Amino acid sequence: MFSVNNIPSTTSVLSTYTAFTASAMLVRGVVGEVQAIVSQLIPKRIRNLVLSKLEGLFSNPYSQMTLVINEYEGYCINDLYEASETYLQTKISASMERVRGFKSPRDNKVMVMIHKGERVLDVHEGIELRWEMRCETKENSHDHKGNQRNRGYESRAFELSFSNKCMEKVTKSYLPYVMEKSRASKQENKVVKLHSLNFCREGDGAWGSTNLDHPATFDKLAMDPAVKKELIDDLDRFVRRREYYKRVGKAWKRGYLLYGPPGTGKSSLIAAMANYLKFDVYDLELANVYSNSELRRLLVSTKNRSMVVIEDIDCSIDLQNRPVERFESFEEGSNDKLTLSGLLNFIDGLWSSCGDERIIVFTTNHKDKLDPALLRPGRMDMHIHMSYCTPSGFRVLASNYLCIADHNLFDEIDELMMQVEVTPADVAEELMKSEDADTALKGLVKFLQDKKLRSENPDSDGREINECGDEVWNERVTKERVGGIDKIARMRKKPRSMRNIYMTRLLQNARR
Ligand SMILES: Nc1ncnc2c1ncn2[C@@H]1O[C@H](COP(=O)(O)OP(=O)(O)OP(=O)(O)O)[C@@H](O)[C@H]1O
Ligand SMILES: [Mg+2]
Repeated sequence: MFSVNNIPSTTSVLSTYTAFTASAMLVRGVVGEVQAIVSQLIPKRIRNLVLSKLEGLFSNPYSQMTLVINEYEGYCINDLYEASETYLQTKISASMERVRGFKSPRDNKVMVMIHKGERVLDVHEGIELRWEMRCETKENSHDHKGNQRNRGYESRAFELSFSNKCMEKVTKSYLPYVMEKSRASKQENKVVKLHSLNFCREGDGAWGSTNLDHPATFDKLAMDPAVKKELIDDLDRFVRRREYYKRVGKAWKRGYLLYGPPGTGKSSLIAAMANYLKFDVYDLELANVYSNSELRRLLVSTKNRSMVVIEDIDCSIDLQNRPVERFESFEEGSNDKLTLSGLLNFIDGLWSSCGDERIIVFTTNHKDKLDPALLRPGRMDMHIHMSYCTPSGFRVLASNYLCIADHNLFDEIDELMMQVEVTPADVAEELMKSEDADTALKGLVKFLQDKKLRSENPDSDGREINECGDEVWNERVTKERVGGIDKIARMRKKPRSMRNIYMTRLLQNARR
């Protein structure tokens, strides 16, 4: 929306304008001189007022154009206003007299923004631009009987003034530049959010969010270095390929399947990916979604530049034969039940066609149990195997937990690691037991030796015994003895410390 100051209407006005321009150039010099003198003597607010009056009197009235950027257009928030506000945060300078400070309850950073009435001067490709923030308070409005019709509110806008000759440059080059700069600045300061499903009494889920606050990063992850590099390159390529996806007519989305035993870092890898890309995470627990239409609603309400994560895809839902408990209004025989094909539809197109830069991640402990339809080429673009700890993975963990790069026990540990299967989570737990590297590493050697002994003498029929003599959680044993994939799925959701208690209870019940 443009508001142009005094548009010339006739040719006679134009000739007056030419004469006026020449004199205006002369007078501009005078204004410059006055400007220099008053800036020494007069307070800034009065100075601005005087100068704007002088400019108004002497400068060419037809040369300035003002672009008004309202915060709202109708009920719709104006993206350009938001971008301008973010962009102008980067232009706050010591010469301003008033700025606004803001901190949201959840974020740690304080933001400083331009205050109403303040001006910012900017130069882009030789064009001089002047920003000003306008703020107008609208009073409550009443009808003729005195009843309140509308509540009062503050209407905010930015006014961007520049020479009207530069209008095309401003709209085609400067404003896209402002948008891009604001996007980059938002991205840099972005706090990654974790969205999970909340449920209201009627049963419909809605996303609720908290800060992700997960410290995982790629360099802290113990995983095959070649796979790590391949994944980082893949993510980099994905985010810079906006035009490529458009050109080839493909939805801008990417799917990753992370598979491997419990405790090998699948969830940590998801957090590392989110922190690396600064993408929000939507943790979609399919066990709580009961119909294709609900799934559609939930996925459509996710934002761009986000990751939808479905953990334990093999056992979090039995897509075909699941009792419908939650919806009282759910009609028997309704064909809206959540189905595998419903889910695949979203992965393939429906969901991706309504958003940009989406990533979907599935995790599983049992790739072999997944429906082949999920594994079909093109559906999950990259399959990443998270496996037991290797000597190189152990080096990463030793550096994370003990801040050491070498030790005389490393060779022995490397050798044991090649002989027994131990997860990075187990190693991490051992390394956390002492801050003293010698003590922690000796504990790890003992742990590995015990594990090796047990694997060579399977008299405990696969049970694992911890140092207190308790049976500890072991997925294979639990499944054999207790059966029921649901119980295992539920156990996976518990913290590791709770799993052992559950395991002991389940095994006791199974023996009775
Ligand atoms: N590859 C790894 N690198 C660094 N730390 C790891 C790794 N794997 C596991 N850990 C440590 O173990 C903890 C548990 O790992 P995580 O929850 O990521 O495993 P998971 O594969 O998702 O397990 P599950 O299949 O049970 O969900 C992590 O918080 C982290 O401290
Ligand atoms: Mg996990």
